[in-house]
Amino acid sequence: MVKIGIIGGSGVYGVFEAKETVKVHTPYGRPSAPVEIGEIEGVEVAFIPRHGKHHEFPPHEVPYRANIWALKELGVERVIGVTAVGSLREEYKPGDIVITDQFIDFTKKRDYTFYNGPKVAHVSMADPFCPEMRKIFYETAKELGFPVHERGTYVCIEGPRFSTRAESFMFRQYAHIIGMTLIPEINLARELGMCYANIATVTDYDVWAEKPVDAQEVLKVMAENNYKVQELLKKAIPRIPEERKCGCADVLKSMFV
Ligand SMILES: CSC[C@H]1O[C@H](OP(=O)(O)O)[C@H](O)[C@@H]1O
Ligand SMILES: Nc1ncnc2[nH]cnc12
Repeated sequence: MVKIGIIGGSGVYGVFEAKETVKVHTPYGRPSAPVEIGEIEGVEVAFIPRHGKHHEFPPHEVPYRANIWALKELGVERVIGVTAVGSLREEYKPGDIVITDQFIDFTKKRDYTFYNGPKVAHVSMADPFCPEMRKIFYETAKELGFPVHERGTYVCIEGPRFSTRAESFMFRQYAHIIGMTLIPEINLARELGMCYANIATVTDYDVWAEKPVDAQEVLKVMAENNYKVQELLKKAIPRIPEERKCGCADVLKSMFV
């Protein structure tokens, strides 16, 4: 069974050559694209392009529930979300990698849960990212000589528009990076007892800085830095232990009322 799933974001391509493509139907519809199964350094991995094969799903329309459900159905226990983010701080520079450790949710109308009743769940989110995977990704990125931040708070906005300057100045007081897709991907993975780690690549200084961000710039910088994500995945994935000792699945014990 494939135990590791990657959800690739804007500008992430060629993570591996697919050996098999699986069309999964879920109670929440189809995932963004058929799930590709392949190997990274001998480890079996499933891959879903978050925005679809041709970037046809904007961030507020990504079928997040179907994506996570499909990975779970295939046996995935650990999800790696790859994202492009704007920087809210001078020291988080374009091209840097961030191993996100917290988030603030500024989205507005997404499907946040698998439990809309009659089964009710309140999942713990105090420390939502998998500590085992975070450590491996941080140490591996350092070893590879990539500029990497061990921590970062990701503010997730609804999109698809970028922020106003006033919003950006506000977010900057509480968070380090900004994007549109972490939520509800991480919530949903956690509700199914899966581990979640986020590898964020900084693509721009958000609009608090001199030059307002645009989508073309994000895609260009992401393409330029795609090799870092690929190298990192290649070296780090074989280091992820098969057996989980992180406790991420323990939330299942206490989340139902
Ligand atoms: C292409 S500009 C904005 C777009 O880029 C990021 O995508 P992802 O997180 O999937 O890499 C951002 O969240 C927006 O969806
Ligand atoms: N500045 C920004 N704001 C929101 N999402 C982004 N994705 C990449 N850069 C971004």
